[in-house]
Amino acid sequence: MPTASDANATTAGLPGDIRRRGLMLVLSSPSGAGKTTISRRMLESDGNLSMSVSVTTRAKRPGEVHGKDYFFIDPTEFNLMVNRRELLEHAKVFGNYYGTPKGAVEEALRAGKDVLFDIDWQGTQQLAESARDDLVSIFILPPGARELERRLTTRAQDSAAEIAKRMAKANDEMSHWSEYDYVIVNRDLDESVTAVRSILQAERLKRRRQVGLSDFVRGLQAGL
Ligand SMILES: Nc1nc2c(ncn2[C@@H]2O[C@H](COP(=O)(O)OP(=O)(O)O)[C@@H](O)[C@H]2O)c(=O)[nH]1
Ligand SMILES: Nc1ncnc2c1ncn2[C@@H]1O[C@H](COP(=O)(O)OP(=O)(O)O)[C@@H](O)[C@H]1O
Repeated sequence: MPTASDANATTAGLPGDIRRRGLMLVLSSPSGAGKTTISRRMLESDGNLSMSVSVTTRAKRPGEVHGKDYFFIDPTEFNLMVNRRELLEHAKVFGNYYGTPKGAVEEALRAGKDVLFDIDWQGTQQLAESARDDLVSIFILPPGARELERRLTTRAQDSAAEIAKRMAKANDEMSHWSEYDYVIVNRDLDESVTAVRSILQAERLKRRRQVGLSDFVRGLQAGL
């Protein structure tokens, strides 16, 4: 993973002309809490944010598009990618395998573009180990257990057995909430999206990410 002082960083996502390295914005939550919905809203309104498209061995859900929601691959191909070290992180979740392809993410960060991830606590731990300075992690909590079950049922994307499996795992997933930089209880969707937007804007302005600041200040001082 290149360092934060990568010379190719650009001004993407910042006012003015200060070069910046891109960041990895991770949303994790128990299944059904709302991370996919929040992600979609974020992508609609932010030109400097792209979604990291994971590989998975899970079966495609109705309406999901290969190459957009996931790259749907078989376990043999998944293991090949792991062995070739083509994945930034990977994990087994609900009996399926998921992972983040390296290439697109590393290219975006170098170009000062931010990347949004919808990954579980295991993947987030791996990114924290390999690229802590690039990582901003947010845990999304549902407002209540019954509301979580209602959302999973209303979403109508999983069988009753699958919903029961995800509810059973929710406790284990939520036990990792304190490992995250930020925590949002997703009561009202608009408020949650506004909160994620605010976190992203603040993180973009962090001094250590604005790798072009010293040039900018020197230019400013030269003009005084
Ligand atoms: N570690 C890791 N987890 C992932 C990745 N992609 C998805 N996940 C997680 O896998 C879990 C199941 O995702 P999915 O099958 O889409 O179900 P959903 O959470 O109900 O939308 C969720 O916790 C996702 O955050 C990935 O690339 N890496
Ligand atoms: N704040 C909210 N209030 C009510 N329903 C919500 C809220 N956020 C998300 N939802 C709904 O809950 C369901 C699960 O959301 P989703 O984004 O698929 O969760 P996840 O990606 O975490 O599994 C979807 O039908 C979504 O429209």
